[in-house]
Amino acid sequence: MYKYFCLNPISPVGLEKFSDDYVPAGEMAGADAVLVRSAGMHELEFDKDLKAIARAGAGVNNIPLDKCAEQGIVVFNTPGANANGVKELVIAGMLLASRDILGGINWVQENEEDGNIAKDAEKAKKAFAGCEIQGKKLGVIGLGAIGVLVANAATHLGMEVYGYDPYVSVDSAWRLSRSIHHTKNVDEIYKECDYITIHVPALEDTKGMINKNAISLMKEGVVILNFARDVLVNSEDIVDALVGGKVGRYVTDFPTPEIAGVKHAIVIPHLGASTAESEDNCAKMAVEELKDFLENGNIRNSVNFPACDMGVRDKTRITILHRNIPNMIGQFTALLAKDNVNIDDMTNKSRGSYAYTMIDVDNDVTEDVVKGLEMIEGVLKVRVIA
Ligand SMILES: NC(=O)C1=CN([C@@H]2O[C@H](COP(=O)(O)OP(=O)(O)OC[C@H]3O[C@@H](n4cnc5c(N)ncnc54)[C@H](O)[C@@H]3O)[C@@H](O)[C@H]2O)C=CC1
Ligand SMILES: O=C(O)C(=O)COP(=O)(O)O
Repeated sequence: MYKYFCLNPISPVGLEKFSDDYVPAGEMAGADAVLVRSAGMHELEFDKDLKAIARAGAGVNNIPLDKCAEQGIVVFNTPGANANGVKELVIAGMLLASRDILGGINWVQENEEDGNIAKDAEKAKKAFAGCEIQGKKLGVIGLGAIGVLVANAATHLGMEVYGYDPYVSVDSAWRLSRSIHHTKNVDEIYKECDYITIHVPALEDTKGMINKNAISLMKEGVVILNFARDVLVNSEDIVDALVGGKVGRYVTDFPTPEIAGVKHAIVIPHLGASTAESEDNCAKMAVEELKDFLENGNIRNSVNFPACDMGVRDKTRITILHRNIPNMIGQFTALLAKDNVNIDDMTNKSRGSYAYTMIDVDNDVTEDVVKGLEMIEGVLKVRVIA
């Protein structure tokens, strides 16, 4: 029996995929697995039972990845599962920035009592006129799951699209429309584009990437869209640029006290992934990843341990999360041999400072063997799935 705990509401369409072997826990303590969306986990303590955290979504900056790795907790996310939801809102954001749809709607609400509203609207509407996005230049920074969809969709709307991603994956490159201008220098996007949208993770080297230096290179009246994370845009610099008029509109999915209420900022309450489809997709993928890990030890879409897959388990499987240092496998196999445990199959994968070893064995595994493995310097967590 496994216990899971949801730190945020998770779509029932995903949770239904848990079999009867899984029960929801009333609190995080004692849970084998946690499902989370954007709830902050940096201040939380994790106990020994916790084996995995699945982020039903893409961004994992709300989770202490290194602390989890050190405690042998595998963190997963659900790549691409909410990308279409975000893409559609980015397109809406570009339209909201180009036409004063919000101003016009507000005018109608303010004049709802006006018996002559149809005629008055024809006079008032010139205050809400805008421009079209067809023929304009869009710069997409970050060509992952979301960036590629936004870039491709924008070409279908007649925009000229520039893409920048120094670490673009082969998969993303395959998916990207051939008509997208691939730029190797982000400054080209800053200088050339009328609309700039960022789709990179919040990392030490991306935080504050849109700052006064970047903005100084941009066109007068540029539209900046941020559906990635608030910290990617320096808040003081963007407010100054909006007030001074250098940035025409700043569309952001992240309300902060600094940006809420600033003129020409269009602030959305983090709705990018809030669609039925995205919520279902993320929840389904998160639950499948957790089940495969808990039942078979397989790791797919982890953000702090390597991918590793030995298929469906049909005998006792020992899984060991450990540091990526020499002589670990030698010590594991020596210890098993000493206890006459026969190895049937095994896999070892590493990623940065961490590694994972899965060993299928023909015999039962004693408590002493588990303790012996746990005592090996560099071992973070041992599990025997039988
Ligand atoms: N508003 C919302 O509700 C949502 C926001 N997000 C945010 O969007 C981000 C991107 O999501 P996905 O596209 O699904 O992730 P992804 O991992 O598929 O793509 C991120 C891309 O950014 C690129 N990248 C990393 N550093 C870069 C840099 N310095 N310059 C240019 N490119 C760089 C990577 O190579 C990768 O291709 C997430 O990390 C998350 O913070 C994601 C989903 C929903
Ligand atoms: O997937 C992401 O990175 C998101 O920002 C979506 O967050 P949410 O699941 O809507 O709280």
